Amino acid sequence: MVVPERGVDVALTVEPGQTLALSGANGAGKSTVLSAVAGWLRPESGHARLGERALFDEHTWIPARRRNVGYLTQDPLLFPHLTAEANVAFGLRRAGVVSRAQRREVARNWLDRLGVGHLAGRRPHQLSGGQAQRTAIARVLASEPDLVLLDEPLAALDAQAVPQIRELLAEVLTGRTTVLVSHQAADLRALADVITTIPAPPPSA
Ligand SMILES: Nc1ncnc2c1ncn2[C@@H]1O[C@H](COP(=O)(O)OP(=O)(O)OP(=O)(O)O)[C@@H](O)[C@H]1O
Repeated sequence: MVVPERGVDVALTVEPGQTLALSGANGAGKSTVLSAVAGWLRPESGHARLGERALFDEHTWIPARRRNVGYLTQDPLLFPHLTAEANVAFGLRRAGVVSRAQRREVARNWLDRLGVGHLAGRRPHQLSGGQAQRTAIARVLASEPDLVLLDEPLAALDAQAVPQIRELLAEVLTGRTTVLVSHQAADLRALADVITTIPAPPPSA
């Protein structure tokens, strides 16, 4: 894909069930690639395919809400007026979970899996950074996306919280097709099957 205004011109493939890690200098375009795959930004040219489905190409633009791609941004925002459970349940209606009780149950199970089930009734301002990040990860995975995009999922966390959440991520990402952005060697070792470095654009770009 090519996003000339951001100096991005890359070609990447991730095999089903694997985690591809993107590394590279600040400003190289890692977040831009994730935004385009998620459907938040339209590249000037290029294409992306998820299995047999075109996400975008010269003729096609599938909107973000219909891609079934889970995207954890660098600074994921939980809805401040909703509880942790409601935050996780939020996207499940669109993901086809029709019954409210079932949405609650799925959300609860994911919060449990991420170790924050006991905080399901709290609102985001009542959660620590690590607890909020666990909730945000649960929200991304609960809708069983075909592709998971994670932009620096551990970068904003207290150093003490990192190893445990990294281990959890390694567990929940097993078998899921994932593109991960990280600068941390320990994250790449623990989470990546393949690592690709996006070259920095020339200084004039
Ligand atoms: N919202 C935006 N509007 C315009 N330009 C942007 C925007 N976000 C990023 N850019 C530019 O696009 C280029 C690629 O940025 P991007 O955030 O994709 O890089 P990155 O590799 O994710 O960097 P980092 O490691 O610092 O997060 C940079 O030159 C950046 O200044």
